[in-house]
Amino acid sequence: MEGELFPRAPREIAPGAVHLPDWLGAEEQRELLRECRGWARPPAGLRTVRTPGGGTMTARQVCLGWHWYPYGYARTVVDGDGAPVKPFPARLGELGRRAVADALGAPAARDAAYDIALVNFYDADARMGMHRDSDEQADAPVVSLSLGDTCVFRFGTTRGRTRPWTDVELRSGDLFVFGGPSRLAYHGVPRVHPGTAPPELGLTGRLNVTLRVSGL
Ligand SMILES: O=C(O)CCC(=O)C(=O)O
Ligand SMILES: [Fe+2]
Repeated sequence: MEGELFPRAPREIAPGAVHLPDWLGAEEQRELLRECRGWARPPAGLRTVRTPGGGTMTARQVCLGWHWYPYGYARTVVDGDGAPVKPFPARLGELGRRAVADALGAPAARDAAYDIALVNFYDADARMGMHRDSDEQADAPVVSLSLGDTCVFRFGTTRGRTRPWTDVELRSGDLFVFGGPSRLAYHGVPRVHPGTAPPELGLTGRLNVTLRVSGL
């Protein structure tokens, strides 16, 4: 980020979990945002996710490739408008492999055939509780790209939702990859900092795109 006294350094948060600050340049962020706006349109667009307990998730979501619902995957929006899920663009598969190669090294990326994108939109009050990404049947790393407002991303262990954890600030353009021994670690977003998006991006709020391999 401009104005930073020291550039933020790449950091291994846990074995197999790596934060690469400023991985997407300004133009790549604008392009991904443009695409997210298209994916968010109906049919099979941005929706509020209802959990089986009767609650709602505060981050709104749109899926590509496979539709995620609590707690599984389908080819249609079974808990929404019923439309077929939008296709997973090949470009995102390439982006995912490049991300894994940069974060974990080329061998980790070789066989990762990304086929799911979950796009979460957070307004100022949205959060995501501690959870594992455990509905996939493949152990390829999860690739997470952030756009817009800065958030606190909480990365814990595979043992449970509680401490120890590490709080990482994810800013617009940052990459976070978790695979290997951290693939099933609990993580969440306890807080978004409103008004911190780069003004030139033109986004109010935060978008996070996770790329996954379904194994389905
Ligand atoms: O918004 C984030 O940074 C995390 C999103 C997430 O954990 C998920 O979609 O499963
Ligand atoms: Fe997650």
